Amino acid sequence: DLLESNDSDIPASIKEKYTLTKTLGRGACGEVRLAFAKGSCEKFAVKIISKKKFTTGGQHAVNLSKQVMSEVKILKALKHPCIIGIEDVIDTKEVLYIILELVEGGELFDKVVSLSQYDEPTAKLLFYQMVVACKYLHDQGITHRDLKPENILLQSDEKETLIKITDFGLSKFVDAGSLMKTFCGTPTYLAPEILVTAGTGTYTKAVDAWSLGVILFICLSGYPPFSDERKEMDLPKQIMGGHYSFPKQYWDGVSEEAIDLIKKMMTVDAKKRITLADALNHPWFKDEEMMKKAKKLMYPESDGMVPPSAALRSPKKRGLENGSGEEPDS
Ligand SMILES: c1ccc2c(c1)[nH]c1[nH]cn[n+]12
Repeated sequence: DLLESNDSDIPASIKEKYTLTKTLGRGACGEVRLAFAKGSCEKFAVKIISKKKFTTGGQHAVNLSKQVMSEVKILKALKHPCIIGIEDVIDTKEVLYIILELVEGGELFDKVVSLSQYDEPTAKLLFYQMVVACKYLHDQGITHRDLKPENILLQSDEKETLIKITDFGLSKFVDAGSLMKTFCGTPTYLAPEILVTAGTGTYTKAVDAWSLGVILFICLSGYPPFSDERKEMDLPKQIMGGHYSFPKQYWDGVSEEAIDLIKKMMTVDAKKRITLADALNHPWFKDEEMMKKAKKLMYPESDGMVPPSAALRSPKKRGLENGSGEEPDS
């Protein structure tokens, strides 16, 4: 269709390395197409970002692309099993091509819709990965800013699968216009402080904890905590006031711990909101079964290995440890 970037304007720098085929999806920043690397035939997802959307004027394009490139260098250095890998970036005058890891399980969003809602154990397994992945981004100094089920991809069609967070970090380049886009879109996942400061405030990592809380709410209930169906109160007001609830007919089967974690993540006051580090220590995640499954999904090569036991430790060190030097009780 007309919107399709017709293949004649794909630069040689891409064409010599990749064959672009069908469109996988269309995001806010541009479209994502399936690509095959020439030679290896390895499959990738290519995010095509037209810079026009990013720049307010001509000259900005130059230094903006320098910024984007330095940011992309940081993103390329990221390596985590639950973060979509960036293979390559090809920057041209008009368009930025980001070659990304391909996953075949589609978006969490579509899965929640098709399942209507997740059973709690599966929701816990997937959500644990999201928190671990987002904490990794925070530890690398990156705030996602736009966490939503559309940006959480699934590695496979299995219910218990690896999740992959995508579209992180780049959103900081959206100029005022796109900040307006943030306000144009439905703020379903938007943290209250972004609405209160009307976007002028400084983003902190806490915004990601809020969005994750909204995602968990949806995974466990199948519907969003705030909706614009409510006539008496518009969406921003519901969010800024933290006007959400857990009606029995949808939440009866959900554990108190899960609801407690949602409340701690969806705390309006960003300063009082739970951090991701503390979220990982929440009682809801104290679940051997889930942790074992998560570890197996994230680090399959480690599957079946057992941690070294004390007995394997060198005698010298052991002597020091318990002083007497006799065999420690195994
Ligand atoms: C960013 C946006 C969409 C993506 C993606 C990276 N990787 C992948 N695999 C299937 N869709 N898709």
